[in-house]
Amino acid sequence: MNKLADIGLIGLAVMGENLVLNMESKGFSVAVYNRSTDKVDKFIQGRGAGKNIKGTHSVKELVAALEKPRKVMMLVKAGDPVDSFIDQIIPHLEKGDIIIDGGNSNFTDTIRRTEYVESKGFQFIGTGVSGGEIGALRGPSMMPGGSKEAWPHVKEIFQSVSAKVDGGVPCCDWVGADGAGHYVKMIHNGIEYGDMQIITEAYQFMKDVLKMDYDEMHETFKKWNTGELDSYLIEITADILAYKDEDGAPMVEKILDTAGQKGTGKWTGIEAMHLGVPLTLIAESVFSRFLSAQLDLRDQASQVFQAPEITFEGDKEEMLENLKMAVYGAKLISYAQGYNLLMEASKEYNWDLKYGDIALMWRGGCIIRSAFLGDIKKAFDKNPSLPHLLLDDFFKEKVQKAQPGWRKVCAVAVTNGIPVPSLSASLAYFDGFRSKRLPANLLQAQRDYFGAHTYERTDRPRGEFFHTNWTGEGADTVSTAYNS
Ligand SMILES: NC(=O)C1=CN([C@@H]2O[C@H](COP(=O)(O)OP(=O)(O)OC[C@H]3O[C@@H](n4cnc5c(N)ncnc54)[C@H](OP(=O)(O)O)[C@@H]3O)[C@@H](O)[C@H]2O)C=CC1
Ligand SMILES: O=C(CO)[C@H](O)[C@H](O)COP(=O)(O)O
Repeated sequence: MNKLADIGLIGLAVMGENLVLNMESKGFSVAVYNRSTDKVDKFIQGRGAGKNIKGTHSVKELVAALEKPRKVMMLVKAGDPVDSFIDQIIPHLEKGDIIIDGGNSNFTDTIRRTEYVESKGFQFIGTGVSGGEIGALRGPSMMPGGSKEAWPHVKEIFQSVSAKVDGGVPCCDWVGADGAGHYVKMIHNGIEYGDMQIITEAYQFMKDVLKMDYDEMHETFKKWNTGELDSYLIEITADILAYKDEDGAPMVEKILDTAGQKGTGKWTGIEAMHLGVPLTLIAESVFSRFLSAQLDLRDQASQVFQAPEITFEGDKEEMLENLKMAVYGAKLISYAQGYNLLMEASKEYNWDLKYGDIALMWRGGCIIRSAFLGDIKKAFDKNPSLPHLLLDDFFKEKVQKAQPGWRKVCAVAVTNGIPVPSLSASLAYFDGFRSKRLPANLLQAQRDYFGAHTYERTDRPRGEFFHTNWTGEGADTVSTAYNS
């Protein structure tokens, strides 16, 4: 490769290597660099051999190999390595050059980095990239945000390499200022955690309550993947359940039941707390991973507590249909909650997020891709000011239809001691969401009783606060009424 490259990429791991090959296959020349430079040589002599890809052995050499305005993209471990690379890249840039972070960075870091890089006279893009190894190679979903002036310079590359839906619509578009792209990727990952947790609960229910074997479970997920649950995660679950170890036993049975996590789900939960959004299903999914990781404690507790005997004697096919409804109902709630958080974030951070377009970006290429996202897109096309997804006609009808089966599954699971945190928390959320009156009146009375925190009354206008001297021993002084 003699001429200057269209883009530079730092980080030749799972995502970087595959995205470089994807870019090159779409006609873009790429210069690459990796901290451990032996990986550059291995890549150039291996998967990158004979292609329009130039290996470099320093950041300076990488930047010098690029066409102006230079576009340097990082796909490295999130956190300090990103800041370190930014500081290594900056001294070699000229005005108008662009630094891109494609890793799973925390959006607060991206807000800070955008400001920092812009203060030095350059532009910064923080982009979510989803789809794992195969997505990066064949077409990921990409969610870019940051310095808006940089978008026209990377648009063609990003939209060419991204997945396409509906006969060619790219699963990539500009999301918004500073940390908006990484925020949307964080919510994507939170939803990913939720979908995965819902599926694992269905798996345990099938295995332990319905006593299904792995072939039956494989067939069931395969069938589910042909209907309204059609999605990447249901599809790979069917594949995984059919996979046998060398001794012929299901591979899944050999895998230790302790879930890993790299932070994006946890950040989603923290953000929900920060913005006061009831994101119960994703939060339960994060907590379920934490509980799974407490292996020793669970081992001790399993010796202390006797599990209820599993006594399901009903119609298995009927219960399987109920389970499908429970999975679908929980999924409706999960996405509705995720979008509730997106809507609050859009206001809080002034991002003017386009909710339907985000659903379209997730329709292909990424881990949460599913037929269902088309319904979300339609809901926002129909009503761009929709206050909550559950108030859309499609969602209303589907959640109503899911209810009876979903309730039966939760009841059977609870009776038999099978943990279904996401299926039950989502149902509890739905019951709370559809309630005109909740028992928070008693809670307010308790707060006022012990701390004179005051309350509003049903028979007086909102915003007027009252205090009762519940004990007869209190004074007139009341605590200030505010919500944190
Ligand atoms: N794997 C996946 O499915 C997905 C990953 N992502 C995100 O994409 C990014 C890349 O992920 P992935 O490809 O899995 O690779 P890893 O997250 O394993 O990151 C490996 C890369 O980071 C570099 N690196 C690690 N520590 C440092 C450091 N201290 N200083 C400099 N470089 C460092 C490595 O260099 P070296 O070779 O020298 O160690 C290597 O290039 C991450 O942010 C990840 O969260 C996003 C979507 C999907
Ligand atoms: O971003 C991704 C997919 O979209 C990554 O695969 C991410 O690592 C998954 O999250 P975790 O490791 O926390 O399960």
